[in-house]
Amino acid sequence: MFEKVKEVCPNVHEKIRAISADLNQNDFAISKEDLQELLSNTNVIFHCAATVRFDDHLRHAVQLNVTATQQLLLMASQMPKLEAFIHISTAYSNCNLKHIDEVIYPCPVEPKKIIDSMEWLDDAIIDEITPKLIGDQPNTYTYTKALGEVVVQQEGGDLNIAIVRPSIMGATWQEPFPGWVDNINGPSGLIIAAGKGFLRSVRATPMAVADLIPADTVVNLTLAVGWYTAVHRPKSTLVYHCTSGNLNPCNWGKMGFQVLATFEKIPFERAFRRPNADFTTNNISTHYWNAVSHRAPAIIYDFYLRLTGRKPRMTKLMNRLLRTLSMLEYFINRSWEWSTHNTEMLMSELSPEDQRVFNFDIRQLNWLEYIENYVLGVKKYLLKEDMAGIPEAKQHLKRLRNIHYLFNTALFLIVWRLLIARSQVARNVWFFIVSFCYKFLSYFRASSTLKV
Ligand SMILES: CCCCCCCCCCCCCCCCCCCCCCCCCC(=O)SCCNC(=O)CCNC(=O)[C@H](O)C(C)(C)COP(=O)(O)OP(=O)(O)OC[C@H]1O[C@@H](n2cnc3c(N)ncnc32)[C@H](O)[C@@H]1OP(=O)(O)O
Ligand SMILES: NC(=O)C1=CN([C@@H]2O[C@H](COP(=O)(O)OP(=O)(O)OC[C@H]3O[C@@H](n4cnc5c(N)ncnc54)[C@H](OP(=O)(O)O)[C@@H]3O)[C@@H](O)[C@H]2O)C=CC1
Repeated sequence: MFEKVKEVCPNVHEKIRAISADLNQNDFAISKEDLQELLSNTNVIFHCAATVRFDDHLRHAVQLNVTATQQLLLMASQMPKLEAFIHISTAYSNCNLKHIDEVIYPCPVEPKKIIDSMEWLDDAIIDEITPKLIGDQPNTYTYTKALGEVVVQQEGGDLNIAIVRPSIMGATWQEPFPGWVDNINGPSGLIIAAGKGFLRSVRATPMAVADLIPADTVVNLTLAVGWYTAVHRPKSTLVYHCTSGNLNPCNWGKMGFQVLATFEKIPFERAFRRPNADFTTNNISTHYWNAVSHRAPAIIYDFYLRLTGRKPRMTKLMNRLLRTLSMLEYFINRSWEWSTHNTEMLMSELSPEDQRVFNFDIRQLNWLEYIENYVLGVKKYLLKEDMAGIPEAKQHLKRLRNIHYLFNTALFLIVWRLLIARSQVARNVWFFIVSFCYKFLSYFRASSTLKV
């Protein structure tokens, strides 16, 4: 990841100093000396830290995504040299709307009230009121990210603030090289599950827009926003959508197809089954395929593990995968429209050279190439698999295919044998097929003897 920057700038490590901080603590538990240095020398803040878990407890999500943002703004207001405060939110902070503009939307309950109530309500009551509080938001993550934006607006004071809202972040497109990824969030986890053969079906709308955005595009836009906010000092807080859907749309169908096609060329090692997944679009087919393609093979495999004296683990893993799928479903069965006027304005403000260096023009992205590099990146950087292992991985898939055929044939024969034993109709059909084959073979033999 850092090889390229080390080549360009060998003393890069001297320019960076990591500071330990914990958003759960007062003053973030930053040491006195570090705090002093931050207060007197900071020029730009990029506030990225957050909890991104969809299932986080509301108290924790509020602490990290709302209260900590409030405290950071307070700290920022004591920094005399601060030029810009860039807050990273998410394009889904208002996913209860279909069309989302680059504005901060009000929340039904004021963030301050939510922060206060988290201090005295106990966990059981919070659990009970969470669904009512989050309303038509899908989870505590998007809900608290929306609250965080309102806090930024209300408590930003005189600071120069901007908000960047990326959609679903994926592997890098160009920098430092294509396909880098270190995170199993979003599509990466599902790519692993599909490539290893665990994931067989996903409840998704193939025509819905897959609003992925490469991580380096988000970084480039964020840096450019930092520059624009510090130099041009817009009068109000500008929101920038970092999304792909309205400029270069790709849908889940095309993405899933390309992911599967890439597995043919670049298979993952030691797959559980051959990668072969499909989309389901209604409840009945989802339940059916979950039972047949996810739960049943897991139970059979765990039975085999037990028989061979090993600890069963597949059912647990499968349950976890199904839970993850159920949490992602909301996002892969809907499309949103995000306006990108501010992002386009920013692009036009950059010099041609800066447009090249800080490229965030998503129209230039070739999805098929990007997805192939993404799958390759998942294999190399997440699964840490060696490219030299590809021939062996292909051999393994061939073996799995043969086992699959063998299993299907055996299953067919058993079912057929049972049918013949119990049903006169099945016996008649069987007799008809056998006698037909016999006659066909006799005719074939007779005609070949005549020719000789
Ligand atoms: C026609 C063809 C058809 C073909 C069809 C076929 C398809 C074929 C292919 C399919 C591809 C195409 C479709 C793609 C669809 C994608 C949808 C994406 C939508 C995303 C929307 C996002 C919108 C919002 C955007 C934002 O703004 S969102 C910000 C992003 N937020 C998220 O995306 C969080 C979500 N997830 C969670 O909220 C938690 O994941 C949760 C779910 C609670 C589970 O939670 P849990 O089960 O606990 O599992 P984990 O905690 O995840 O961990 C699990 C274990 O992995 C470990 N591990 C974590 N890292 C790493 C790491 N590097 N390296 C190694 N290990 C790691 C961790 O240690 C733990 O190991 P362990 O400790 O067990 O040993
Ligand atoms: N991934 C995505 O698809 C999208 C992400 N975003 C936003 O981008 C930002 C980064 O997300 P992403 O990189 O995906 O998520 P990660 O979980 O990888 O990053 C979250 C960051 O927050 C830090 N952090 C978490 N808890 C604490 C804490 N208690 N104290 C101090 N630091 C903490 C983590 O530090 P450490 O590494 O030390 O744990 C980590 O650096 C978030 O604001 C998220 O909302 C927006 C849209 C899409």
